[in-house]
Amino acid sequence: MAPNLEPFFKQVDTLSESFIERLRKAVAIPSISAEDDRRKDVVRMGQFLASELESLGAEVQQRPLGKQPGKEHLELPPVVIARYGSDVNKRTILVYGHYDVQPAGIEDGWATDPFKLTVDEKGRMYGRGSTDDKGPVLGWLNAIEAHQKAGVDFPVNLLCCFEGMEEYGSEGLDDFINDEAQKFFKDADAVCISDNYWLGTEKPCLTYGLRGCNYYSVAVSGPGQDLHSGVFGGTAQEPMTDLVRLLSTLVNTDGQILIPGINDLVAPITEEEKKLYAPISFTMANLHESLGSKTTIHPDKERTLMARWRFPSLSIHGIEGAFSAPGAKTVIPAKVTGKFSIRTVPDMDSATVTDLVHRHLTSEFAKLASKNTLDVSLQHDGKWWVASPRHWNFSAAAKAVKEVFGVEPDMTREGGSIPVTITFEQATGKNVLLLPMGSSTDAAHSINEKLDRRNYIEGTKLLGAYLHYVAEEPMSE
Ligand SMILES: C[C@H](N)C(=O)N[C@@H](Cc1c[nH]cn1)C(=O)O
Ligand SMILES: [Zn+2]
Ligand SMILES: [Zn+2]
Repeated sequence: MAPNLEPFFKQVDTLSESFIERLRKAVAIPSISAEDDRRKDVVRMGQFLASELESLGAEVQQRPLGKQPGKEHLELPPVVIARYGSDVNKRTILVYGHYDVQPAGIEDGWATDPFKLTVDEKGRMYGRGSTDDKGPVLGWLNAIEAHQKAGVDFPVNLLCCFEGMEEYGSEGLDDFINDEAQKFFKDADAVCISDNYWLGTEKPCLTYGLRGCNYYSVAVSGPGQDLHSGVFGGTAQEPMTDLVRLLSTLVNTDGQILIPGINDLVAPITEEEKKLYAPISFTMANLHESLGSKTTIHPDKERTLMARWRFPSLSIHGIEGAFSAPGAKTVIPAKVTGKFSIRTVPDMDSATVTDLVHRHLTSEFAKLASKNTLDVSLQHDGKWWVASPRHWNFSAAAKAVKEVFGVEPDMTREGGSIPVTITFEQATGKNVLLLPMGSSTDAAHSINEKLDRRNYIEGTKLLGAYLHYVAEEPMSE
């Protein structure tokens, strides 16, 4: 029998303003994991989550992860783990999310202060972390509160695992999950992660695959310090000149990776797989809308979705040490470090990819016959993941989508990466479902990141409804 979700849904609507206040408080904490001097704010954000969970009656622990590898002066932020309910007659669902965010500054071009939640007349709630991943994490807390205030029995036991280093490669978390799989997480019957996005703006989706991410630094250094280009230009070999030439050998304008051997690692397309793309509700217009331009590589939806989901891509992110401010500083930087990443897919092996990257950059650098010094390193890697969506965890979520949004969800893969997904799957041996809250226009990682009020409030209903359907779903697989 379908659960009666009306009292819970009504309560979510009643509490919607206080849920937005909760998000406002969370966005105000600049928990940027990549910036050392923001580490105290990441820790503060973990404390905020822990205290919100405690006030909802959950048993909470903040577990230390030790020193940050390579930056031993810094403690990693704690993992916030919590248990809400311990009824042996109920299923136990483990939910994961992250409370750290990508860097953001008004000088990057934000229209509003990135750490002040700003809601416009269309209900777009702007702020760093609103969609990635503070809104979805708070969605679980909101669902607990709405059950309590509506007097509706919470349908499952909930285990939470919220980390503070996801945007920096989930440092330290794999070992923690493996250690706790048969301890704190041992009762989990299934896992749910809300940390990705719908394909468009109207139709929810359930996600069964992710690309992996190998993140590299390529440093070129020469002079002992930055130089005056009038005094030294034409007399010293310049690191930036070498680096720009190296970066240009990685990828072309149409996104083809130029590193020999990389594309040979990709699993061939099967006939069965080709049929998956046509029924997906996605148009090139959707892509143009979320991109904010028509500068797309592929002409049609099938090739675009394949490029995002099942082929690797290489993106060049920036150059540390380079002059990048407005104005016309005539400097020769002494050391510049290019940052690029490769999104990986089945069957790419991380160590093989790294070996090919090293060989390629070393050989291209040799061709320059430069007296400068090259240093290539892997900053972090996270594996791709593809699972079976034929599991009660997915059928429960599909019913919840139908109940809240009135449509059948699309079954999607995600171009982004959530490195711990496969760790949860392997360590617990349980099915993992990705159940996104945000939409394709949310601009995660970009300027003007936002979460629509509708996605947050209906998304809170979705997370709660999923827990009810999961409680009732018969076992399969
Ligand atoms: C999809 C998820 N919300 C996300 O943004 N993941 C990051 C993970 C990552 C990998 N390296 C650094 N961060 C992403 O896909 O970039
Ligand atoms: Zn992210
Ligand atoms: Zn995220």
